[in-house]
Amino acid sequence: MLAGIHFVSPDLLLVVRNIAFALLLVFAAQWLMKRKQYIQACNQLPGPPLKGFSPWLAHVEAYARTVGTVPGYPGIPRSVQVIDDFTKNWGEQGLFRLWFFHPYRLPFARAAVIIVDPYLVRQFLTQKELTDRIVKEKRTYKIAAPILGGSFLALPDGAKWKHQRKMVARGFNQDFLEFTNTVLLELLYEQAFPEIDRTLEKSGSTALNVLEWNTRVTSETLGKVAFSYSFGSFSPKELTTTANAPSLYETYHFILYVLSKRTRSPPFASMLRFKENREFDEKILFLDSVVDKVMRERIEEHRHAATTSNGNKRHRDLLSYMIGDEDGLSYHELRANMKMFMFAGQDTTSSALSFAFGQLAYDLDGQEKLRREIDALFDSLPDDRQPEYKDVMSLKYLDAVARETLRLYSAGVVGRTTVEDCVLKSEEGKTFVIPANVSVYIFPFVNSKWTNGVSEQLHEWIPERFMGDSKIQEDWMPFSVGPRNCVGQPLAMAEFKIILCHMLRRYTLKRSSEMEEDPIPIILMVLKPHKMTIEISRRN
Ligand code: HEM
Repeated sequence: MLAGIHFVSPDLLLVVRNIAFALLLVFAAQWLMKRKQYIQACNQLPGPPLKGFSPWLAHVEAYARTVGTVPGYPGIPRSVQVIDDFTKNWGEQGLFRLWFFHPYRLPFARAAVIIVDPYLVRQFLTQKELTDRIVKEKRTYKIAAPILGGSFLALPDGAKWKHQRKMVARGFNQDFLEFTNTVLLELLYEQAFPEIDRTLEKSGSTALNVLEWNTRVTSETLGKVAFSYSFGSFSPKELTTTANAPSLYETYHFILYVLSKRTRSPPFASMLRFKENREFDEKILFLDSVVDKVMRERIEEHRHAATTSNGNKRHRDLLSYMIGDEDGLSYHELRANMKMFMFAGQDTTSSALSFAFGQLAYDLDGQEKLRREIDALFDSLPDDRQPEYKDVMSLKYLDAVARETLRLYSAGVVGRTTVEDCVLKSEEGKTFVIPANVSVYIFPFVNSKWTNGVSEQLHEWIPERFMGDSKIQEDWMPFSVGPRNCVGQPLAMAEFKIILCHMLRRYTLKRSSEMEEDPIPIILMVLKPHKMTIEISRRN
């Protein structure tokens, strides 16, 4: 080989080297040209100029620094205020562009588009020619891989996602929702309410951290309806506790906090062996061990039931649907989906419930109106019978309260990356071209407040707006729209209504001195109240 090189003339080597260098220059020039075109195309979209912003930090980060962080959460900016302020100033046309990474950092320049007009959101998420041009937002899902990786929520559209979604979707049927009602009645009256009563008696204090209480109720419900498993969230000693993970609630809270911080740090930061990262890894390992334990027990039970029940198989919890018969999911897929459900299915609903408790603690007239409807239902039932699922679902004002709460405080955030140019057209006929390789974010809690000149006091809590026909119903999309909308919506709505119904039947809610005048919504992967402690007292 070396001898071969020896015989190549030095002139030829020089020519080869020069050609390689020239090719490199051509590629670099083409690449830079493409980046320039990308920046120009993104700048065609409405959005703030970069003047006045730090050349390194660009809009999002630089502006976040001006609004500060959420009290008690170092590293977490008041993102909701950032989004609201940008929307107020730049959202008039229905969408706007921000720079994540400054165009001066040419190789890394990266734009984000926020779509605020519900009309454009529907187009973007439902029209096939557009949904074919987008994928789930790459960076966020990569960061969230420790809890979402391998689940169908994180999978790209395709046969694998479709199959898993179909298996899960058939689980959310009438029978399952009635089962949820039964599970909740038992949980509330045998564990969750007695615990409140004991606390009220013992401490003399009437303040309840409803965010924590609701999360324990929703995670316990999810454990039962999805996997027929009790996490023991209301036992004196939670079954899932260890020295490093005092409770499932705290474990999740910490994991979501760290993941949210990681969305704002460079990718390598999560690999450094800081105390926080080590603790994060330990908690993920702990969650994995809980999931494995539940899975082994439940799969064994399922097999046993299948062989001993003369073909009369149990199809009650979600896992049974996913285990399936011939078309069931592999152990790996089941495990990933179960872990994902523990994230997607509890914090979201408990956040909505906590905002509703908070709103009703302020709006005492609304609370009384809702209680009258609930009391009338209980009074109409014979022999102290508890309401069934369909009874609770028939309550009109309760439905309006659920919808209004989710309109203002939808927990879910939708993130996509464009893989090709996407053309959107507003109702007024204005055309927007979102170039390929842009992160697109949709915050349902912003869409439903975007007025487009309509003055409907959209920032205010008015459940009555959902009692009649209104355009607002059309623009209501807290569970997103299109093929990737929330598959768990029926469960979320059922839990929300059943818990609120029984809560108001038994207790009254009032503002507490610890309550923030305007609850600060905080984004820890999902939107939730920063703090929600309210006064609670037993009705006579
Ligand atoms: C109030 C409560 C809830 C809200 C506001 C909510 C909101 C959302 C939103 C906005 C999405 C779309 C995300 C995206 O497109 O990137 C979504 C997806 C999803 N949600 Fe929910 N959710 C709630 C409760 C639940 C519950 C209770 C479950 C299950 C037990 C659940 C399971 C899922 C799953 C699996 C997906 C992914 C669907 C897919 O990609 O095909 N969610 N949710």
